Amino acid sequence: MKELQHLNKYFLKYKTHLILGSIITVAARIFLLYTPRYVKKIFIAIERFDNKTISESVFKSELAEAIIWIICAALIAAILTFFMRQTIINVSRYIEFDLKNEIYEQYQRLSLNFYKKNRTGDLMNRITEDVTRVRMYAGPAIMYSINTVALFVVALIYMFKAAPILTFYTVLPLPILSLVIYKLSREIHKRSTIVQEYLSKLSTYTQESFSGISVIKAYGIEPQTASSFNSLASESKEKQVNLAKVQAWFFPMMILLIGTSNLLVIYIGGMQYINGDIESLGTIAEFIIYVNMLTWPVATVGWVTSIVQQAEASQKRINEFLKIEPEIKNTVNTPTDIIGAITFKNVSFTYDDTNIEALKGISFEIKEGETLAILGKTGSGKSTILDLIGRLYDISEGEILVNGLAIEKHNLYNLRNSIGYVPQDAFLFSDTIKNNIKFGKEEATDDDVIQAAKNAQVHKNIIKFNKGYDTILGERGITLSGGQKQRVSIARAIIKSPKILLFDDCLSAVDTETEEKILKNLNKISRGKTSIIVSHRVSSAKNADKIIVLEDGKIVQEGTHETLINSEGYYKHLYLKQISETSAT
Ligand SMILES: Nc1ncnc2c1ncn2[C@@H]1O[C@H](COP(=O)(O)OP(=O)(O)OP(=O)(O)O)[C@@H](O)[C@H]1O
Repeated sequence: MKELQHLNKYFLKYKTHLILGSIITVAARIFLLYTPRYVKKIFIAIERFDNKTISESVFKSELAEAIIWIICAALIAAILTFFMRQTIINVSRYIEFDLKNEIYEQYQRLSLNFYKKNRTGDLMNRITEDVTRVRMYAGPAIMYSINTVALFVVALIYMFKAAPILTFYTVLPLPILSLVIYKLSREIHKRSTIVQEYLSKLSTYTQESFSGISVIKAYGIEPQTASSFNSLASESKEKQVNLAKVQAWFFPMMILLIGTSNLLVIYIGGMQYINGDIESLGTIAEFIIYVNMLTWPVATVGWVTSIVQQAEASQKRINEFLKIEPEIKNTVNTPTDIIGAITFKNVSFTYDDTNIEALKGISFEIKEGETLAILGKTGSGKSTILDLIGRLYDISEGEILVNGLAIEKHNLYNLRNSIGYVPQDAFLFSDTIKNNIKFGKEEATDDDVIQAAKNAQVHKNIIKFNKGYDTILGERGITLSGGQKQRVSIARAIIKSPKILLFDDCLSAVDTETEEKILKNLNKISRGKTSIIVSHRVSSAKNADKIIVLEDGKIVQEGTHETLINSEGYYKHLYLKQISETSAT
């Protein structure tokens, strides 16, 4: 139960609902227990009428009184049971909501490294299935526990008063019932976890084959894909059948144990009646109702125990994530001013997971409003420089200064808000084009969106779609071409009008003519802003105030377009190659 203590703060938050729910539960059980006692009274009235101890009119009025009590008590118990669920089960839904938000907020706080170390499926499971298991503890488990305790205590008091020895024999098989249900619930849980694993394998496989349907069709491997699906589905079916076998034992076991208890009551009760130890046959009828009333709550003891164990395991997995401290910490609460001057002083950086030293002693300086272009072969460390400016990782050696102040001493959110970043792989959400562009600036007007799209040279493409800016992208909508995606992503970055613009090879999928137009627009937009353009093309770099060339994490060339085309090296080589390609086309 140690892990589940995490939920105490939520129980405290909803204490009023819980206390009210508990009172209602106890009251509901008290009313429910009117039935057996009034059934007994009916039996006694029948016996007395049969013995002619009471007249017909007294008999009728006693009968009517008992029936009215039974109906009223059942009605009141039913209404209270409704409110019992409305209070306690609702609390579990509130806690589920709070816990999901807590986990989601934590996910948002955690750094990129966390996402590299944990698989998406695992992150999803903890916020969905694990939370559902915990909810079963916070709601049904608590409700059934209160219910069982309340019913047991009240029923035992009545039963002892009526017939103590019979009570002893009646409750005798109940712990066995509880144990059997506990064992069964555990086995059911074990097998249903396996079933869940297979279901998630099946859905991952299906999802992947749908996403990659064009590749599957192009290679003509539909039969192989279908046969892999078939074997996965048949394994899944076997696990389901295994589960059904254990589940099938649940109710027969309950019926068997209830039957045994009923027989015991009839046998012991009958003997006691014959011996004159109990006054009326009505007591036997009363006890048979008690047995049937107590069976389900007692069975739930086993079920609840298994729910609590599952919830404990799930909360442990949740707590593991909740306890993680983000590697990138914001240490400054007040916003810091960012105007865009960036300095790298002897910066080295190694990725934790791969141990690759991506940057080795990098130093450069960009003044506010300047443009820096970074070129270099693939894997030379260009994107890493951009990630470090956004503080997606903290460096191991050297210093990065923004406005002359160490990057860690800036307010993290302020720093990131001052950056417009266009990644290498443009990621667009399954939403309208407009919302995808506004993502960088929620309060942007339609005119702002259009202007940003015009500057990114994508406006003309967008208005050709039937629904224009309201066109839905992604799975539910249309698929943009690589170049269109890149340009929507550029529009998203420039609409923010940030102090720092980072373009990570984001013009690779557009033709050189469009590239030229975009660069011209960017030139206008980025006036007064600091820009860094990562590229494989000299055409994207030539107008920059400064160009650096990276190789294997080190700066091997540095200068302007003019100086670099006049000195031997990667840049001149690339320039000549690209010029000859352009003139050949
Ligand atoms: N998230 C990461 N985790 C681990 N290693 C990484 C990560 N990102 C990059 N690397 C490694 O760091 C090195 C530099 O990568 P980086 O992405 O900065 O190169 P790049 O110059 O931008 O390449 P490209 O032009 O292909 O985009 C590479 O060897 C790469 O494998």
